[in-house]
Amino acid sequence: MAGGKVKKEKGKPHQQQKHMPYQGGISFHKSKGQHILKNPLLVDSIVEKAGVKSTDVILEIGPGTGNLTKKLLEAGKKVIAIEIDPRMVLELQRRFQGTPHSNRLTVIQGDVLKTELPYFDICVANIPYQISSPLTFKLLKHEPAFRAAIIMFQREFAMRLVAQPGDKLYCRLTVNTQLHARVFHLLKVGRNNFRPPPKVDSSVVRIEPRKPRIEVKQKEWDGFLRICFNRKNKTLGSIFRQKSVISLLEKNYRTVRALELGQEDSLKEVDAKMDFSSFGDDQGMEMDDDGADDDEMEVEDGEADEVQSEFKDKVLGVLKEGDFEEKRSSKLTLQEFLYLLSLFNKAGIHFS
Ligand SMILES: C[S@@+](CC[C@H](N)C(=O)[O-])C[C@H]1O[C@@H](n2cnc3c(N)ncnc32)[C@H](O)[C@@H]1O
Repeated sequence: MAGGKVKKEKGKPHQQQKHMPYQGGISFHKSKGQHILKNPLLVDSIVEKAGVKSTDVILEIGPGTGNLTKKLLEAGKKVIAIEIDPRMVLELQRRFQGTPHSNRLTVIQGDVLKTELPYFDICVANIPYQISSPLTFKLLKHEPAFRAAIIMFQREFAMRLVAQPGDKLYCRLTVNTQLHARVFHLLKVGRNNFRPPPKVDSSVVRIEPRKPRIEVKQKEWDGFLRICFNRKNKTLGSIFRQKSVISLLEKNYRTVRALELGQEDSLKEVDAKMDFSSFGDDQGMEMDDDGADDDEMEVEDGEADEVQSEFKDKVLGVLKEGDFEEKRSSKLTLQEFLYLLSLFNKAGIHFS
C-alpha cells in the first residue's frame, strides 16, 4: 500500500538500507531497481527522442509512480504498463483515476520476464537494470516485431549494445543483439536525474528490430559465438586449435553424420571415446548473459592442450578458406561471423 510503514529488517532496528524515503510517502526498494526519474526535462526529452506517434500502442516496463507514463499517455494512443510492485500499481491507479488519460492506460501487475507481452508499436521504459539482458532478448524475440524500443540502461550495458568491432566493449552480447536489431545511442543520463540516485550512470538507447529478421538456427549461433568469444582477443586459429573445442565439434560432427546415416551404434561409440566435460552444461543456449565475462576463460587453452587429427585439419581448413585464421572475434563484423558460421556448416561442422 502506498505510504505504508517501512518494514524494519530483523536484527537491524536502526538500518533501513534497502528502503529510501520518498516525499510522497512511498519508499523505494533497491532490490526492484526503483530509481524514479525526477527530472521532467529529461522525461520530455526521452519521449521526444522516442518519436512516439499519436496512433501508437506503447509498452512501458516498470512505470513506477508514473512520471514517464504521464508523458507517454499525452503522446500516444494507449499505454500498457507492466509493473511488479503492487504499491506502484496502486500509486498509478490513484494518479490517473478520473483524468482524461485513465481509459487509455492498462496496468498489468507482474514480473515482465514472466508476462506474455501484448501487441505494441513501441516500447519506452526506464527499467530496473538487473533485468537488462533477459528483457532485451525477450523483446527481440517478440512477434510481431515492434517499431522500436527506447530503453534506459546502465551506461556500460548500453555501450556494449552499440559497440562496433574493435571497440573495447564489443562482446558476445553486442553481436547477439545486433543480429536481431540495429541499436543507437540516444542520450547520456547522469545518476542525479534519479531518486534515489543509482551508483552508475545511464544511457538511453534505441533498439530497432531488423525487418526482415536475419534467420539463424539460434542454438547453432549461440554455440558458435560462445566459442569465438571465449577469448575474444585471441586469434580464431588459436581458439579453434584447442583440444576441448576440436573434441566438441568432432562430437557434433559425428552425431550429425550418425543421425543422417541412422547409425545409433556409432553414436554410442563416439560418446564412449570422447571427453566433453569442459563444455558440459555451458552449451545451454540461454541468451541472458550480459557479456561481462566474455574475456574470461571457460575452455582451457594453450599449446599443451592441442590435438593432432584429421578433424582438426578440417576445422582449420575452414578458417583458412575464409581467411579467418589470424583474425580475432574482437574485430569481426556481424557479417563475418555469419559468413564463418556458414562455411563451418557447409563443411558439416556444427555448434549444437
Ligand atoms: C527504474 S524504476 C523506473 C520507474 C519509472 N518508470 C520512472 O522512470 O520514474 C523501475 C521500475 O520497474 C519496476 N520493476 C522492477 N522489476 C520489475 C519486473 N521484473 N517487472 C516489471 N516491473 C519491474 C520497479 O518496481 C520500478 O517501478
